[in-house]
Amino acid sequence: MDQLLTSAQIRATETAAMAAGDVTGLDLMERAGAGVVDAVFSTWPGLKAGGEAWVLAGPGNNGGDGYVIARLLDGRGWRVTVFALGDPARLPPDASANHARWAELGETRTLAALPEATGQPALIVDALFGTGLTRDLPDEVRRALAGVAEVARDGATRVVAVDIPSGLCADSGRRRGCDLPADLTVTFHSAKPGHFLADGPEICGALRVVDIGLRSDPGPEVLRLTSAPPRRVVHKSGGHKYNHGHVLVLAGGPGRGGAARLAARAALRVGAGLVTLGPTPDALGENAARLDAVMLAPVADAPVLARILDDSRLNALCLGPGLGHERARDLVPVVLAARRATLLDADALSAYSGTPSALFDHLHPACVLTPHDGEFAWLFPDLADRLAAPPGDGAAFSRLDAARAAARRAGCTVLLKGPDTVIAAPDGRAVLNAASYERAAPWLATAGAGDVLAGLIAGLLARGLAPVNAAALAAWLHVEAARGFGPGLIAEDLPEALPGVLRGLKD
Ligand SMILES: NC(=O)C1=CN([C@@H]2O[C@H](COP(=O)(O)OP(=O)(O)OC[C@H]3O[C@@H](n4cnc5c(N)ncnc54)[C@H](OP(=O)(O)O)[C@@H]3O)[C@@H](O)[C@H]2O)[C@@H](O)CC1
Ligand SMILES: Nc1ncnc2c1ncn2[C@@H]1O[C@H](COP(=O)(O)OP(=O)(O)O)[C@@H](O)[C@H]1O
Ligand SMILES: [K+]
Repeated sequence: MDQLLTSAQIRATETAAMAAGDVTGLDLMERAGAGVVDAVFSTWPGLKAGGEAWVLAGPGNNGGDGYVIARLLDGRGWRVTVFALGDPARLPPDASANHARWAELGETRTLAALPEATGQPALIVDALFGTGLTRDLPDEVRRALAGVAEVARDGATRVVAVDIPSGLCADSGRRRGCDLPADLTVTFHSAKPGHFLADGPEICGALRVVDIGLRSDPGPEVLRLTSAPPRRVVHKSGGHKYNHGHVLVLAGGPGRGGAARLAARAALRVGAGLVTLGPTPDALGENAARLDAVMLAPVADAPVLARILDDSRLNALCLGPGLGHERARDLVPVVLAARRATLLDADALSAYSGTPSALFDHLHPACVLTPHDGEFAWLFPDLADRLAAPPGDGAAFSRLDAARAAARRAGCTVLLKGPDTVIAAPDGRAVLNAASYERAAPWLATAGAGDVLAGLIAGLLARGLAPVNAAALAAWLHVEAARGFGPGLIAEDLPEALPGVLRGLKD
């Protein structure tokens, strides 16, 4: 399942299932605990032989899962010690029932006793806090986790986190005192945004999602992961070149054309019928020497551009890479007045640093903004401040919250770049293109990768995709192209790797 449920959404899903009489909380807890044990043994078959396990059990239902796991491991012949946080008498009902069952089988010590624990466990189960984390971890818990992390640093110990590593915010992936990184995180029903956003992937280790028999339909605003599109979305089924759109990539002056050329080549590779590059007249020659299939049109200034845009077949524009701030401030208003599908990146965004409303006043729903974190902070300083500030009580403000708020304010699609790229539409729809876990693509951290992404989006806009869909699909293709090429990737390789990705799509 590609939907990511927040803490509130998973709680609502669980509550609805129980209210409908489909399942009891105890059933869910048993399935969750059993799912963790199965995932541990399938990930590390060597552990089936048994050994010593420490289970860290918290004061809520995450702790309840921990007591189930303790019992199941005990049943498989493991030597299990539970280290509990909080007064067991105050556990919620299902966790309390599982604590009672465990108490008949084995030992429970307090978390404070952890520093005196000796031995080298083969498995540490982190069941202190899950989706109920509401604030930073207290210092004594942080110290206990850091101590356990020290024990686990010995390569023979595996750490499995139940639902989410304790201290990681399930909604934002931000650390709230998260001092025990996991080797494996096992979550239930669906992954949570925090597994993919911000620090989540680094802390979670590997990620497994276990089906515990819940069903959910959280509505159109639920966050989804990007996924492979059906072949028909990007393959050409006929028509002539003008049926597939014409992109105009505006470029800068002499010596500044590389970024725009990368974008233009990406737009052509992703299937735009025609792509024209528009540099300043004095940069025409050098660009001509580097381009074949991409056409050239000199764009001296705003009036020239306005005349070029009289041709309504130019249906998508790409501005920003290598444009220069002065030229951006000159050309962006003309482009936005033409109300075409428009991709704004790089200089077309940073030119409005300090004066973002001068940009926002002219944006329209067919626009896509693709800021990296720095550009985002220039355009949306208050949102960037909230992302940087220590979180208060409740779920921490996330990159998803930030991108959604930005899209609402700008009135168009915003793609916030990173290994956790969030794409948000002004109506609240959002997609996450996660380059983590098996989709990790660290090679994308290379100069010009963002210019290629801009071109891919512009190309898909020209082909008629809606802005949010064009941005999400381009982000997915971008990561797949990088993964297909692998180490040694430079930005020029991305458009060349694209045909292989497109060929691999299924119906
Ligand atoms: N949903 C599902 O489908 C299923 C969910 N299941 C499991 O339930 C888990 C969610 O359980 P949960 O809601 O009881 O929350 P949990 O994470 O145990 O923590 C709550 C406790 O921690 C406390 N507390 C919070 N922050 C704190 C802090 N910083 N420092 C100190 N204390 C803090 C908080 O106290 P309070 O805020 O009330 O004062 C409360 O006592 C979920 O992750 C999954 O493992 C499965 O069993 C089956 C299906
Ligand atoms: N470590 C990473 N893993 C995955 N993607 C990354 C990583 N670092 C950067 N990227 C991606 O590479 C692109 C970089 O864009 P940008 O910051 O605009 O760089 P440039 O201006 O050099 O083109 C973005 O699409 C971003 O999501
Ligand atoms: K946990």
